[in-house]
Amino acid sequence: MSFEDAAGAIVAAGRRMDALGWVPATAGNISVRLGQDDIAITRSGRHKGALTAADVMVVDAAGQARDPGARPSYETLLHCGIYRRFPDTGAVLHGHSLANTVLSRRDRGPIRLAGYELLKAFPGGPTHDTAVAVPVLDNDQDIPRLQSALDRLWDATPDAPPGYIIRGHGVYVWGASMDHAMTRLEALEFMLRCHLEEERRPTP
Ligand SMILES: CSC[C@@H](O)[C@@H](O)C(=O)COP(=O)(O)O
Ligand SMILES: [Zn+2]
Repeated sequence: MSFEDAAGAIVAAGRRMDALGWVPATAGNISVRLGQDDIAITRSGRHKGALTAADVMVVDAAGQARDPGARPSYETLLHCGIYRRFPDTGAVLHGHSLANTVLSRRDRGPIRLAGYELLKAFPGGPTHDTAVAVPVLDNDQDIPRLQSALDRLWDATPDAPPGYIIRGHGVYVWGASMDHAMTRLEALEFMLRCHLEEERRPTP
């Protein structure tokens, strides 16, 4: 994919996430794989609802900026970790929604979503009659250490879903293309909102 196309997809995704309230302040980061070794990713500290192509830059697979003067997302290594582990990934989305923040601050283990129609957006067959356990990791400002924890988790659970939550921080979701990743993010956020709502008003 060309840089221009990737930047356009990232700008559009940022607007959508902002419209849905998932990237308050300068939260969130977004990337698209450009080829075997290059990733287009948001620069650090930009508002994701007001991105232009100038807010997108290129890093290599190890997270090094192609332009050494440019500062990519603080969490670039988490994007690199996903592309490295799941080579079919074409786009990665990270947002801070109210639902993923509140639920992960309270739940200790993975967040189990079962019986939702929108589970069809996740791997596991075209049925709602399934469950997805979304991993929750402790937040850590040491991003290489956080990525090591993820690698240990993925080693132990090779069938982990294409997403995880960092406690009290936000969610990462990925897919083969930006559309695919966005579909999964929207599905996951909807189910998390339902989960939160049910906890506040338990079904009789
Ligand atoms: C608004 S603070 C949020 C950041 O600490 C971080 O979690 C985040 O999502 C955005 O960081 P960024 O470096 O702009 O990609
Ligand atoms: Zn974040």
